[in-house]
Amino acid sequence: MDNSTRMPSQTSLFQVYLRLRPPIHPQMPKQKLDPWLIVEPASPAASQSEGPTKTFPTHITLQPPNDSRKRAIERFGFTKIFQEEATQLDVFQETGTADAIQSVLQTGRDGLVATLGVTGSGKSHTILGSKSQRGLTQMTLDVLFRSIGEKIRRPHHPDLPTDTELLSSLQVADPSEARIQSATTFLESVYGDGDRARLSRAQTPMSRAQTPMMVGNQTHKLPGSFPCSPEDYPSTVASPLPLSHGPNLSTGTPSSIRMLPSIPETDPSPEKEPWRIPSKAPFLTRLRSLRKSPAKLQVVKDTASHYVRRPLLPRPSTLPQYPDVSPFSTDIDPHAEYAVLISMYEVYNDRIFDLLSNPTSPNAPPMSTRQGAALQKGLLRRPLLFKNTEMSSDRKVVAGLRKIVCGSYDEAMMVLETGLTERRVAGTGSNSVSSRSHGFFCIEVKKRPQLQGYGAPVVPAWTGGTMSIVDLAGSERARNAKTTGSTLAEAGKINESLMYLGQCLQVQSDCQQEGSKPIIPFRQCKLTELLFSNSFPSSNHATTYRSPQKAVMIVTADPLGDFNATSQILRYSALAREVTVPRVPSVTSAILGGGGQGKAGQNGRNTPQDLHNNYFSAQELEQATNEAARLAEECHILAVRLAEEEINRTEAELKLQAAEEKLVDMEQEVREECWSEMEERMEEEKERWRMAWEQEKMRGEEFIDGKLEILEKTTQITIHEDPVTEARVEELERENETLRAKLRALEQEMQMRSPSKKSRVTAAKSPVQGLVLQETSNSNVATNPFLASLRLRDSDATIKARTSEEEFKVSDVSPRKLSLRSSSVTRSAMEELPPPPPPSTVKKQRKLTTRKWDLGDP
Ligand SMILES: Nc1ncnc2c1ncn2[C@@H]1O[C@H](COP(=O)(O)OP(=O)(O)OP(=O)(O)O)[C@@H](O)[C@H]1O
Repeated sequence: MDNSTRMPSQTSLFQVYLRLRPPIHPQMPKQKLDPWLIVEPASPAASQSEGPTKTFPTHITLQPPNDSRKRAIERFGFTKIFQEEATQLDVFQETGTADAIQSVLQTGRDGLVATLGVTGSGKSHTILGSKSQRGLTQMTLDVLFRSIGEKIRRPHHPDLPTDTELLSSLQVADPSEARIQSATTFLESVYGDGDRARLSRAQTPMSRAQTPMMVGNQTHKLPGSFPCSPEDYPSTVASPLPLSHGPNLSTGTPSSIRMLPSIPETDPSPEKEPWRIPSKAPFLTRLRSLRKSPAKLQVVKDTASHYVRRPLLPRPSTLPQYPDVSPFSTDIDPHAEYAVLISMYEVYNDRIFDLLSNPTSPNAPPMSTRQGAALQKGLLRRPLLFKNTEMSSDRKVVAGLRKIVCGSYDEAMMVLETGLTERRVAGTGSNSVSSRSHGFFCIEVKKRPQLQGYGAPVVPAWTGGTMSIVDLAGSERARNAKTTGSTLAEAGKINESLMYLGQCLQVQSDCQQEGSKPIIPFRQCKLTELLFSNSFPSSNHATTYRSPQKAVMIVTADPLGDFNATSQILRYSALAREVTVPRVPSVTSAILGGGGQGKAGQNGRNTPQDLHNNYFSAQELEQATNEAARLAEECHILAVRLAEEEINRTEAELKLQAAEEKLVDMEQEVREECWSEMEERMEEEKERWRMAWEQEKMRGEEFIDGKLEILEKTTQITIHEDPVTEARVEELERENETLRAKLRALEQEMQMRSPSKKSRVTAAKSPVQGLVLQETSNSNVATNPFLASLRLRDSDATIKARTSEEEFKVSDVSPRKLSLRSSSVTRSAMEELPPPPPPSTVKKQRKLTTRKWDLGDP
């Protein structure tokens, strides 16, 4: 294949570079001997243009690992390929990141650098570096602040009050409804309060791993250690550099290339680390207490070595200072002033979350509570919208981000480190510190003409561009990564978004090869929208024209990693692709070139030459040859088809895998939905039961009320009846008394008339006694003979008494038992007596009393 015809176009939306990761364990003999990724040497033309020392190849060949199937060999073209020994500086320099920074500074054109690859292939290493090497983000920040130098406007200065004009003017010029804050205020809000620092999700692992192996001539060092002598630096650093312990204090920017002191971590004495940020008391007090307490620092060191985040203020001097990027400083407008704003966000499950909006507040609930735990997980973080705003009608922006105005590289580093502690990372089977979200680190450079004096009438507005550096989450196969549960669901989302990104890149690559204008389907997910929406010139001509961003995609690959996953990524990201099907050795050539010399072989079989010599004519041989050629051709066609099928199969397998992961995702969603529906139904059912119970209760109460009413009525009757009865009793008693008085008068009269009848009258003197006897007689007379005789005597006396002129009999003092036989008295008494209470009322009363007792029982 001719390289020149297949070289990727320089006008693509993304320049695509390939970076190969060095092996973690240097000895891997089998795979080393049998590599499936072969880098083609750089073409002579490229070598010439690059100069004698640095040449970068542009093509690789993927040779499927040896198995029984004859799979197609694929060849991919990239803008440049960085082999295993390429340094961070090589990548920074050769990907044109420095040029992109220059464009941002000078023309305000946006720049974007992103990494794409299988999990563990070195994306985060490239973007964020490791504990000993800086990544593209840190190098970009360093170049920016070095280039701007004294022209930087900072909101806080050690000797001056807060520059509120700067913050308010930046706020006014911001089109994204951002919340602009100074770095000092932001850092104070995060680290000023120990409790808040603890509440942040700072206990999750760091987003960067330690470098397992230095490439090139770097020595292998212990994790977390720093190069401490000039020999530790690679040959790209030409000469020993002057030592400096930190940035220039007056400006806050580094005055020279900084090399770390030899023992910065174990001996953090103030003299050796004189850096400070232009800030006020609480922040510095905390910092000083940190320095005074080696124990605390030891804790920091220990936790860091276990990938546990430090809830303490990051110290720029302990962060890697290598590689040195001082040669890349660029010219700026000397009559302008600049401001640098940093914002960070992540795309997680297709939603955008601010990494600098500390979700915790001083009143946050403790971690032990459910709400506190939810807070830690970041569940309460509010997703942001990617939308058009009033000031950005032609271009979508992430609205509502927190943007931090940084006055120096050190401030920017502390903000970056703080934001990284909020990023989602997790340990998987493929990578111990795997990014679970797509991280976007945006550096906005604002510029405006410098005011020539305080009398200037109009303050010019800020303009500028943004340099975005993106660390994408890696695609992964669930089987390899051994992910489960929510991590598996995350992987599903990651793979889905990367699939959409792959589609966009593939469209770009196809259009490049066909020479047509690409229509990129970038609105399928947040990730592709964020990456591609700035790739096109401004659509609104009424506003100022904006050039499309300068975009670079660095594809990372591990040549000793998973062939299928890597080939899939390369297939859609490469700018050029070619498939070659391995040819089956031709039968014809075998026959014609047969080496037999007319003798049967040792196994007793004849060679074709023997047959030709002995049995076949030339014509027959010709026919056989033609037939063999035809069959060979057929075989070849079949082999091509088979290879195509193999590729299709691999693609289908990957799609299936993506679908499976999506299915897992969907299953989880469905489960959650079912659960919530069930909960809803349970609630409804509970409510229904509660209502029914209420109704039943009301009915019961009504019933009781009814009963009580009846009871009350009957009680009223009784109450009404009693006074009447008593009145009657009194009346009858009075009558009784009257009668007794009459009786006594009669007795006296009788005594006066006939003394012989005295004894008889005496016998009848006590009618009450007689009455008592008569009363008891009813019940006892039958059983008691004494009472029976008494009764006889009494009845005799009564009979005798009847013989008097007025004969009467009182049978009882009780109104009920009182019976007056005297015709006159009986008549009048009967007339005056109320009718006796019907027996049923008493009975009913007794019954009700019983019922009342029944109802009273709950
Ligand atoms: N060029 C390199 N030189 C030295 N070490 C490297 C290089 N690239 C990657 N590594 C190391 O490989 C390991 C995995 O790298 P890294 O975490 O950057 O992978 P990743 O692609 O970001 O993975 P993920 O997508 O899961 O986040 C780390 O230990 C990292 O330091």
